[in-house]
Parts: sequence; C-alpha cells; structure tokens
Amino acid sequence: MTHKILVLPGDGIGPEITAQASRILAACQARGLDAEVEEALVGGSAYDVHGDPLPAETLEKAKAARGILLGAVGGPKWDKIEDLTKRPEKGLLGLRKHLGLFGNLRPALLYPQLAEASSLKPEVVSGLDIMIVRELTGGIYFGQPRGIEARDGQRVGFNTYIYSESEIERIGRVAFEMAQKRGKRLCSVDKANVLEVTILWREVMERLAPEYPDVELSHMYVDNAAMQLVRAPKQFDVMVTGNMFGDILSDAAAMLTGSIGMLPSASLNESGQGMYEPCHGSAPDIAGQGVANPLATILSVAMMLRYSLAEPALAERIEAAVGKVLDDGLRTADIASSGKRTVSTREMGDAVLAAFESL
Ligand SMILES: NC(=O)C1=CN([C@@H]2O[C@H](COP(=O)(O)OP(=O)(O)OC[C@H]3O[C@@H](n4cnc5c(N)ncnc54)[C@H](O)[C@@H]3O)[C@@H](O)[C@H]2O)C=CC1
Ligand SMILES: CC(C)CC(=O)C(=O)O
Ligand SMILES: [Mg+2]
Repeated sequence: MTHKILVLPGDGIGPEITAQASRILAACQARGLDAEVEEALVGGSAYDVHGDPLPAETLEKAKAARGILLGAVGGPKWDKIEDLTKRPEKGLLGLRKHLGLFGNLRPALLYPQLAEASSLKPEVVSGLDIMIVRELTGGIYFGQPRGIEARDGQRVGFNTYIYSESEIERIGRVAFEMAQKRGKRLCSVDKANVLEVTILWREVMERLAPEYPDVELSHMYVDNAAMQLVRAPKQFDVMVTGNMFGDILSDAAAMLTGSIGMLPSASLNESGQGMYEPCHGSAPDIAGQGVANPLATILSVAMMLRYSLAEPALAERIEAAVGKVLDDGLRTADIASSGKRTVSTREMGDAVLAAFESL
C-alpha cells in the first residue's frame, strides 16, 4: 500500500530543518518505503499567501495523509495579527484538533555522546530515557469560554481549563500501555491540590490503574515535577499530563537531552494517523542562518516510520545514523562542545544521510 505523507515546512527554521528531514525520507523511499510525499503551506507562510494559517487545501491534504511532518510555525512577523484565529499557531492547533491527534508522545532520550552538552551534570542525566505522554486536543488550550473583554471598566483575559472523563481516560490508556511496553512505571502529573479539573484527572487515572496491574502508578504535582525533572530526572519512566503542563515540562525535559533541537514528537489519533514534529518552535532568533539543529525533525521521521507507517527497521536505521554522526563528533551550534566539529544544518543533514546509507 502506498502511504501518503504530507510535509508542512511552516515558518522560521521550519523550512531549513524539514529540508534535511525530507532528504532522509527520500532515502527511505529508495530503500523500499512505499510513499507519496507532498508539501503544503501552514502557519504564517500560509497566512501570507491565503490569509489563513490553515487553508482548506492543506487541511484536506492533511486528512488524507497517513503521516504529516511539520517543521514549526510562528514568528514576530505575525504576532501583531489582531484576529487571534489567524495567528500561525492556530494553524497547528487546528490541525491537531481537526485530525483528533490527542496522544502526544515526547521522548526525552539522552544520546550518551551528548552527556556533556546537557546543562546538568553528566551523572544526573546519563542513561536518561523518559517518555512524556501529553494530552493534545483538550485542556486550557482549547477550553471555552475564552477571550479578552471589558468588565467593570477594565479588560480581563480568561481561559477555561476543562477535561471530560472520556478525554482523560483516552490519554490515560495511551500512557498505561506505553508504560507496559517500557519500565512499567507511570507518573501522572497534575495540580490536584488546587484545580478541580485535575482532581478529576487523578481520579480517572486511579480508576484505570487496576486494569494495568503490572504498571506502578504514582502522582505528582506539576510544580514538584518541574523541580524533580532537573533534580533527579532518571526517577521517571513514563509521565502523563494535560496539554499545557505537558507543553512546559517537555521543553524542560528537552534541555536534559542537550538541546531542544534533539526532541522529536508524535501526535497520534485513534487510527494511528499521526503528525510528527520537533518539540521546539520556529526559532526566529536563528532562522535563515543555516545553523538550526535538524536532528529533532529527522528523529521525528523515525517516529513516523515506527508509529504510523509500520517500518520499525527504517526507524532504527535513522536513529542509528544519528548516533553514528554524534559518535563521529559532529555537532550543530546548540550542542557544540570543545573538541567536536560544529557544523551547519545542511552539513548535519549530509552526515546523517551518509551514515544512513553506510549502515
Ligand atoms: N510547534 C510549533 O510550531 C511551535 C511554535 N512556537 C512558535 O515559535 C516561535 C518562537 O518561540 P520560542 O518561544 O522562541 O521557542 P523556540 O522553541 O522557537 O526557541 C527557543 C530557543 O531555542 C532555540 N532553538 C529552538 N529550536 C532549535 C533548533 N532546532 N536548533 C537550535 N536551536 C533551537 C531557539 O533559537 C531559541 O533560542 C513563536 O512564534 C512560537 O509561538 C513555539 C513552540 C512550538
Ligand atoms: C503553538 C504551541 C501550542 C505549540 C507548542 O508549544 C507545543 O506544542 O509544544
Ligand atoms: Mg511547546
């Protein structure tokens, strides 16, 4: 069966990093991956052409694709758009919502070669392998009502943090099943000492636990979880949390692996259709300079092969190629260290491609 794959480069460094990932995808096609690859516009670049960060044509192509590879969206150029529904980030949130991509997997895995690149001591992070399972289509990023309006002579801003039992149960099952395949420990992160929505979250996680007797479930408040991630991150195996807490904690976890440029992600729906993207944003501060780290995006291709395209051998080949390039001492600026060779985005892509072919 021919898989449809849609590449959405987006904004900022998005086109630079997806260009390198697309070369790896083409190498996979040459090695037997049966896929048709198309590109489309999303985010600010789509707004500039169509006045819409998620044009109907892009959404249709995304619905038809088994796997979507997205670079990143957003940037200062579009931050002044008054209609919030037209901001680039809405293109990304719209894709997640329309496709029902509720299950976000963010693996914080430290390549041993990068132990020195982490801002934490090597002994704190060496061997790190955490899977953050983040709910992606609910919570405060989507809750209604929301807005900014005048009340009592001044403006107030408000959002709604809401989860239904079925939404919590659905992401809970993804996390329990993930823990079963890994170290069998699941930490659910909430703020149940303050927020009713997460009191319910905790109750649902507890209710599910007996169905997964081989998994040890624990709970942690999000403020403590942020602290524990930097104090002793190896205590975690799988973490499950809501949309906003997961967004924040996964950026923190990214730094444990050396750089946010190393963290890939998968966003999956019930049918295994997925969108794959680095966890970072469009990095406007370095866009256009050819220095961005493309490895999170390349590793996102590996996740696509594993989770949506049933090609685990190709996924492992990409991951091994990244390992080889790091062994060979190549580093983009964000993971540079003394004695290693600092390379551009393109040179890193060249090296991963060469390693992929040589393995
Ligand atoms: N998934 C997405 O498309 C996301 C989009 N954004 C958007 O991106 C824009 C910038 O947001 P920021 O808060 O600055 O977050 P960011 O993740 O884009 O950048 C934060 C810092 O990390 C660095 N960085 C990020 N990716 C890198 C890479 N691959 N290689 C080397 N360094 C890298 C940047 O240079 C910057 O110093 C905003 O418009 C934001 O809304 C933010 C997060 C996710
Ligand atoms: C537009 C944001 C919600 C994207 C983001 O920061 C993320 O998903 O990590
Ligand atoms: Mg984020």
